[in-house]
Amino acid sequence: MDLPKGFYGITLETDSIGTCKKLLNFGVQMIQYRAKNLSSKQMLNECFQIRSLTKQANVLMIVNDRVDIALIVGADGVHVGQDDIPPSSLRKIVPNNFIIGLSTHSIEQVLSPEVDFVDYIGVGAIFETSTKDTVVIGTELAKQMVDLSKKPAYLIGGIKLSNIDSIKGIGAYGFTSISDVLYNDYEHFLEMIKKWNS
Ligand SMILES: Cc1ncc(COP(=O)(O)OP(=O)(O)O)c(N)n1
Ligand SMILES: Cc1nc(C(=O)O)sc1CCOP(=O)(O)O
Ligand SMILES: [Mg+2]
Repeated sequence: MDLPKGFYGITLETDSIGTCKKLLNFGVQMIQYRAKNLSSKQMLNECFQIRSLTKQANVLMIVNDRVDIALIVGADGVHVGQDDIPPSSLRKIVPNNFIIGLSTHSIEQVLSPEVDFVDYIGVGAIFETSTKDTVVIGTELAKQMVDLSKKPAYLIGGIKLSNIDSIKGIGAYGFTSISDVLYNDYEHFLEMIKKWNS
């Protein structure tokens, strides 16, 4: 399955199953499981449930950080950060067509040879966010990164209905938003998608 253009969903750790179901009801085509404070056993248990739900809906499932869990549950891919196992090493153990995503926060990271081993990059944090303690790069640097990237780029970090107009000009392949999508309703999500596509 091709990577979906536009929105890429990410679950909320406090209710991974509920937020996965919410994203599926919204019609999202790719969902990342992201939990930073659960035990491996808890994560595995939730990932089995999310694999079953996403499989039924024919939706791509990506696991954040943990390639071992992604492989055990039969997920479609893994998303790694700059301090996780590098994509070139991951490629040695994952099946053909396994999706690998990599977070980037600078031009240097976008131009790194590691990007040759991934299917997409995350570019952020575009705006301030309370979801994660991370560096804010702003829209100008994000545009330069997207322009230089050889791979599809998803924007991330503090993206809301109220600021989505200001990121459309970046020309990214897609975007993700955790809190603004998951703390609001379907109408809010639809408005966001409408603005992104306008
Ligand atoms: C699409 C996407 N982009 C970036 C991230 C951030 O990943 P990472 O740097 O590994 O940070 P954590 O999410 O693990 O806190 C992402 N998850 N998804
Ligand atoms: C998980 C994550 N990664 C980021 C990065 O910059 O790589 S920003 C971020 C948080 C995104 O959550 P929200 O949409 O609620 O701001
Ligand atoms: Mg990570």
